[in-house]
Formats: sequence, C-alpha cells, structure tokens
Amino acid sequence: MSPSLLPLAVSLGDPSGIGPEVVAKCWDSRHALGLPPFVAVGDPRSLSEVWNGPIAVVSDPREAEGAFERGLPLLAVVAAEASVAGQPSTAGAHCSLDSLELAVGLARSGSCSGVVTGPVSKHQLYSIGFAHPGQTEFVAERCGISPGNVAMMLAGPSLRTVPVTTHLPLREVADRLSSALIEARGRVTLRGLQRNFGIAEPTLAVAGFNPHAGENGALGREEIEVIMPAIEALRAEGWDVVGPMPADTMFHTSARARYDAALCMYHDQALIPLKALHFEEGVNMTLGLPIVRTAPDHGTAFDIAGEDRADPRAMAAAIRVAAQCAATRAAQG
Ligand SMILES: NC(=O)C1=CN([C@@H]2O[C@H](COP(=O)(O)OP(=O)(O)OC[C@H]3O[C@@H](n4cnc5c(N)ncnc54)[C@H](O)[C@@H]3O)[C@@H](O)[C@H]2O)C=CC1
Ligand SMILES: NCC(=O)COP(=O)(O)O
Repeated sequence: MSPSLLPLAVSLGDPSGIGPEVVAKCWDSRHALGLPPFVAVGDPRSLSEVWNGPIAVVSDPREAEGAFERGLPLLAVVAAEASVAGQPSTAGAHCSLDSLELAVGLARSGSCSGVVTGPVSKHQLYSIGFAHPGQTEFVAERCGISPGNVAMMLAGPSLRTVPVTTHLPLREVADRLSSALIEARGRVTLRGLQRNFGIAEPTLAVAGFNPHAGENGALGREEIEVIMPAIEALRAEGWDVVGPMPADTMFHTSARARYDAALCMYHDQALIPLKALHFEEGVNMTLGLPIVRTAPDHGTAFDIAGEDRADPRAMAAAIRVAAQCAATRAAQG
C-alpha cells in the first residue's frame, strides 16, 4: 500500500474540549467533505458524551480503512476518569498527551500516512509537567528534530504565515529574534513549501518587526541589524525572498498574491491575519518534519464544548491538507 493511502491518525485532543465533537462531525460528513480514511485516537467516552454515531474500535490502524464506512475508527486511549465537556481536568490533560504520543508514534512508524492533532490546552498540559511550548515542539522532539529546525505554518486558501517566535511572552520577543533563527525558519519554510505543497520556486515575504518596518532605523533597528542579514543569507542560497515588509500593509489582497508564505516575527503577527481571513478553515502545519503533521487552527473552545456548536471545517481542512501533503511527498519520493 502506498504511504499516501494509509489512514491518517487524528488525536482527539483534550477530551473536555471540542476536539471529539469536530472529529466526529468530520466522520459524519466524510463524503460531503471529501475526506480520506482516518483513525481517531483518544477516549471513547469523550466521543459518546457529545455524539451518538457509531464508533468502530480498532486495535491496529490497518483496520481503519475497512472499518471507515461502518463507524468512526478509534484507537482507544482511556482516561483515568471520564471527562466532562467544558470542564478540563488533570486526567483529561494526561489523556490528551497519551493520545498525542500514540498518534505521533503511528505516523513515525509508518503505520499512518501522517498525524492530525486535535486541540489541547497548553495551560492544562503545563500543569502536568509538559515541558514543550506546544504540540509543535513535542512532535519535533519525537521526530529527533530540534525546535529551531521546524516551523509552525498557518495555512488558509489565500494566505500562509509562519511565526519566527511562537509561544513566549511578547516582551521577550525582541531578545529572542536573531538573524540565525530568522534564517533557519525561512529556510525550513521555503523547503516546506516545495516538499509539502509542490511549489518549485517559492517566494517568501519577510515581515518587519517595528512599525513601518523600522522607518529606516528611526523606529527600531531590528530590520537593519537582525532581519536583513537573514534575508541576504537566504538570497545568497538562491531563494526568492522579499522584505522586510511593513507588517500592516503585507496582508491585503493584492499584497498576498505576490508571495507563497509570509514569515512573521511573532505569534500574533502571523496568526491574526490568518484567523481574521480564514478562521473557519485555517490549518496549522509543522514544517521540517520527516512526517506530515497538521492541526486545526483553533483551540479547545471549552466555552462551547458539549453544546453541539463546534464548527468542524478547520478540522476537516487539517485532515484534507494532511492527505494532500502526504500524497505530494509520496509523489516526490
Ligand atoms: N493546536 C492547538 O492545540 C491549539 C490549542 N489552543 C489552546 O486552546 C485553549 C483555548 O484557546 P483560545 O485562545 O480560547 O482559542 P479557541 O480557538 O479555543 O477559542 C476562541 C473562540 O473561538 C471559538 N471557537 C474555536 N473553535 C471553534 C469552532 N471549531 N467552532 C466554533 N467556535 C470555535 C471558541 O468558542 C472561542 O469563543 C488554550 O488553552 C490554548 O492553549 C489554542 C490554539 C491552538
Ligand atoms: N496558536 C497556535 C497554537 O497554539 C498551536 O500550537 P501547537 O500546539 O500546534 O504547537
């Protein structure tokens, strides 16, 4: 069986969040949404609490394709206590981590064609000792890649963005930015566009850090001293890189049409434009890994969990993009 035909592993995320609901809704609408076979990984009770559709418990992902038409295939990770939608718990945090671990392992071992991760609560994970900023860095570590050599891409139909720095206090961003980090994230992004999206000669637009990209140094010198050297280093390797661009004018319609991805200096600079344009279908993808990993762009949404209000389209897009990227990679060999 070609790797792109293997099922995807989809972790349910925090069992008290909307992950179980959106995964179940994706299975319900699998034909209308054009979704490939996938196997859910998580606590069966978190699904049954919010959904009365059929669950096909499997013990091996190879059973998922055959089971996919009769029920939502599930590799069970049973939490120490049953979860309550909207009420995060320590047992739920452990379950979300165990589910993530199993799902990533299935992709790493080649049993699944990639992993789609359901939303977890960082706060809950930190409270049980999770030492990574997010799932991105956890998956990177499990794949033997240093966090500096992966990139978190947020992708929607008309925009892809990559933050250079991710989950850290805003006041620490300026100190964390370095030419080496910007260059590394830029290179991972450019290679990731080729590897996952089949864009042979990608164009990367690099955002400035200060208002008006520093106004020639009058409003900050990061553009001159930190960002420009990284751009020049990437150009010297032959990459098509533009910038530093003023961040407030690089996301309107005609500006977006001129690049394949925007490299942004911090989390909200990248995620605000993406979620403003594409919240309902935004996909978070980790570039630089030997495996395919995607996720919906939203979080656990504890405020609406259990109310049948969760929109499954971002999870569906994450599943679809993972399958497309796995197929693109397989075709490249
Ligand atoms: N990939 C991941 O695992 C992510 C996890 N998070 C985590 O999620 C938790 C909550 O984060 P928030 O900032 O509140 O973001 P959030 O995305 O969970 O919720 C923001 C708002 O959007 C709504 N919303 C989110 N997804 C929705 C959907 N599919 N359908 C309908 N409404 C939806 C929520 O009800 C809420 O009002 C945090 O602990 C954070 O760490 C946040 C983003 C990504
Ligand atoms: N804001 C994006 C986000 O939280 C995703 O993080 P990760 O858990 O996928 O690393």
